[in-house]
Amino acid sequence: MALVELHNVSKSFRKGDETITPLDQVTLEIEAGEFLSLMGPSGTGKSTLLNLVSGIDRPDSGKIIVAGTDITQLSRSKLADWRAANLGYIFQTHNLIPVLTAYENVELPTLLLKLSSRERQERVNLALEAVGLSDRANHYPRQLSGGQEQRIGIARAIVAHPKVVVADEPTGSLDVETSEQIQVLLKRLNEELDITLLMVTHDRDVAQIATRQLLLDRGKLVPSGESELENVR
Ligand SMILES: Nc1ncnc2c1ncn2[C@@H]1O[C@H](COP(=O)(O)OP(=O)(O)OP(=O)(O)O)[C@@H](O)[C@H]1O
Repeated sequence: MALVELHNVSKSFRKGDETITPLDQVTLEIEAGEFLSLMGPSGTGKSTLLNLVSGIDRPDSGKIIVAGTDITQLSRSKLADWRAANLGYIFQTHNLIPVLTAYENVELPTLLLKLSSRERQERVNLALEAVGLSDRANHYPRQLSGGQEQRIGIARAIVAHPKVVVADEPTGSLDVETSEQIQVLLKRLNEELDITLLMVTHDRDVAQIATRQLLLDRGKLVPSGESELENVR
C-alpha cells in the first residue's frame, strides 16, 4: 500500500456563473520515502491538491488515504489532531512568528502532541540540527537571513516526525544561491531522514531534485515530459 493514495479525487469552485474544476478525478499514489514534485501553470490547482492531501480542505468526491487513514472521513477536530501528528507544511514564505525565537517557532507544532518536556526538547534540538541551525536557536526571525528563516520553517515542518511533508513553492521567495541551499537541504532530508515530500514549484530546475516529477494539466496529473503545457512556466 502506498503511503498517500488519492482515488478519483475531484474539486470544483464556483467563480461567478462559472464552475472551475482544478482537480478532475485525480488518482495518485505516493510511496513512503518518495520525493514528488508538482508543476503546472498558475491557477491550475497545485495548492488545491496540497490542501487536500494536508486535510486543510476536503474534496467534493473521491478518497484520500494517508498511512491507511481515509482523511476524507475524519471529523474536523479529528482532522486537526491527525494533521498535527502526520503532516508537515513548508510555506513559500516561512510564516514564522516574529515574537518567538527560532527554538520556540520550531517547538510550536510539538505542543499539540502528547510528549514529555524532555521528548519535546529532544525533537526540537534534532530538527534544528537537521537544518544546520542549532547555533541560532535563541535568535528571533528578524535576526536571521531569508534562507535561515526558511530553514527554521523547514525544521518546524519536520519536528513532529510527520509521515508526509508538503511544500508549496519552498524556494519561491529566495535568491538563486539561497534557493540552491534549500534544494540541497530538502534532498538531504528525503535521502538521509527518509522524509516523504510532495513539493509544488514553478521552477523546472527545482522540480528536478525530486525523484518523480508530475504536471497538473487541465484537472489531470501527468508525468513530466508528457504534456504540451511543459513549456509554460
Ligand atoms: N477557496 C476557493 N474558492 C474559490 N476558488 C478557488 C479557491 N481556492 C482556489 N480557487 C481557484 O481554483 C483554481 C486553482 O487554484 P490553486 O491556488 O490551487 O492554483 P495553483 O496551481 O496553486 O496556482 P499558483 O501557481 O498561482 O499558486 C484557481 O482558479 C483559483 O482561483
